[in-house]
Amino acid sequence: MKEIRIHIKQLVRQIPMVRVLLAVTVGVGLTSGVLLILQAYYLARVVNAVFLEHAPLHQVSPWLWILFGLIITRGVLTWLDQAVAAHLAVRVKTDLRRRLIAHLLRLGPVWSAQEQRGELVNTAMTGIEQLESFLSRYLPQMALSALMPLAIFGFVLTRDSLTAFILAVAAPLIVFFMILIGKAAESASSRQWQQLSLLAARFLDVLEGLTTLKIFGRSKARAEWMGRASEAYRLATMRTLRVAFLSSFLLELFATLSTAVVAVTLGLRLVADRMPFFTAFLILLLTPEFFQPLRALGSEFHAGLNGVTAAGRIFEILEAKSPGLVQDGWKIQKDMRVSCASYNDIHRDLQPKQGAKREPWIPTHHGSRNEPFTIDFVDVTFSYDPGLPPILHDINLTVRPGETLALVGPSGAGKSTLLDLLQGFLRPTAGEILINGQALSDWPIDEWRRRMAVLRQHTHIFAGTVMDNLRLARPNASMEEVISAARTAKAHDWIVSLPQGYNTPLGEGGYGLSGGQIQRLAVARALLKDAPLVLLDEPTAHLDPETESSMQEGITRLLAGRTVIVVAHRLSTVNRANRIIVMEDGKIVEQGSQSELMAVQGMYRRLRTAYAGGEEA
Ligand SMILES: Nc1ncnc2c1ncn2[C@@H]1O[C@H](COP(=O)(O)OP(=O)(O)OP(=O)(O)O)[C@@H](O)[C@H]1O
Repeated sequence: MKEIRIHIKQLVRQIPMVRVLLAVTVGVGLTSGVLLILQAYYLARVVNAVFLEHAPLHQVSPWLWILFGLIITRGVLTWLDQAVAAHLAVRVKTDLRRRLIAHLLRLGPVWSAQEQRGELVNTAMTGIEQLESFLSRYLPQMALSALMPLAIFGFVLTRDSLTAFILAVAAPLIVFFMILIGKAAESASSRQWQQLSLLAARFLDVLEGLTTLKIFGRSKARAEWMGRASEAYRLATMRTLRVAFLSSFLLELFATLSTAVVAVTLGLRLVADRMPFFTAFLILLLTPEFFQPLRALGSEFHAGLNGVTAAGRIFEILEAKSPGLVQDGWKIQKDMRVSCASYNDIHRDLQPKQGAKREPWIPTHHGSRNEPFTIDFVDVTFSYDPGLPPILHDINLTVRPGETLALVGPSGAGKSTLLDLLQGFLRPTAGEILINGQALSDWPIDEWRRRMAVLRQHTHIFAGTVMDNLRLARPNASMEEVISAARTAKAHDWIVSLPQGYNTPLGEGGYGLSGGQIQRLAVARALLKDAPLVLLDEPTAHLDPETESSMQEGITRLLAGRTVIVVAHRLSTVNRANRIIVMEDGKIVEQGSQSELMAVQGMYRRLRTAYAGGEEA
């Protein structure tokens, strides 16, 4: 119950629409409560007049009309309440999903790589769906459960203090049991959610690793592993349902018993002539209505709890801090179409609205996109976790405009981490990265990233056409520019040989393309971006020598006249560098030109001997 309160507060804070939802629900709930009392009052009057006082129709007909009006108004109000709640809940859900996806994008690749992606998908999709029933059904019912009984209790108190006393004893008992059961249900529901997330994460893992599983003949064993997760989810669901049924049962029992006690006390006083029929009948009509909202709350309990549990995880993600630099003042303006066919849609959504201010960042002068810049790493230390030893120690490095720098070093030396820091996916634990003397943390990070093209060993191809994937680098590139980049990257010929040329749809992750074709698209994409800084993490390292050499022209064109930082695994790459930085255990242990480094009996010489041996082999 405490969790529910916390999450409602968070929802109200994060999404102002929830306040409207609550205000409408409470307003309608209160009005409905007053109308219900009036309805019972006039019904009791009619019954009293007709059956005890034998009143003719014309005498009771005004009351009948009022009664009719009240019933209709209550019906309309209930419909209105449900319609408004459902409408607002859908808007809240859409808004929350938009925020969640925007925040996930802001958190960046390093953060999401540390999470279970299946679980994230589950939260963004199923979790938010479950929140809808919490908002449209459970929350309104909760407000009604607090207000309706209170209104009825207030009225009964003015008519019969004994019944008021019975209600005053029964209601807290019911609430007490609900709190007690609520605590058990919360942990059952949280467990159920964890199991569902685990199932989703395992399923995605199995799908992505299907080839590996087949090669090692482990797909059957994995299917059993999935089966165990599925069974654990079933058990967790059954446990939650048991608690939900128990809560419904106890609510029903208490409500029925309390109504029966009220009926008996009323009946006894009626027989003893100590109470007029009208009052007894009116109170008897109102007593079940006193318990009704609580009973309804019991039946919405399960849906509500699932929503609350999902909300917990959603807020956890929304409050997560990015390990890297994020762009302030940029908003995703529209609902993110997660399943959009064209990646350009996402790109467009990420643009600030026309005329929208990009606050709060007020830039000092960052120069034009193609203006030369010097990069300085000043005493940069980095640790993934404050409790763990640093991955990079006191890195001091200057990269001058137009320079080609090769990063070499054994696996785990920290080369990729250095590139991640430069891209702003991570921020230094100590020290600073300066661009033309200005701290990178003061840059609008998107502005900085616009100045760099990155080629990695593995390129991601999005579901969409070849053109969509190429224009990812520059959405407004003309057809001629795209074709020219593709020609230079030696991708044009095979693209036009595809059934629909540049409009051929590509599978998610580049399904149906060879490694060489994917990397050619990556080079074309980078050429199209035309950025002054190029970061390379050996994009051709896993390709055969023939494909690699056919891509050389494109890569050479890409690097010409630009500042280049390359993580080098090959001698040919190292040979092209103006300067070589040798890293070991997160430190720069040597740096200089090829000949300078070969002149000393150091790490580079040892690595080069090993490289040469490897390449000869
Ligand atoms: N997300 C992470 N959390 C914790 N440690 C990490 C994370 N990513 C990398 N590391 C650790 O940081 C160290 C440096 O890794 P990094 O990938 O930068 O090395 P590298 O020199 O690029 O290696 P390689 O040449 O094999 O790619 C390694 O010890 C690695 O285990």
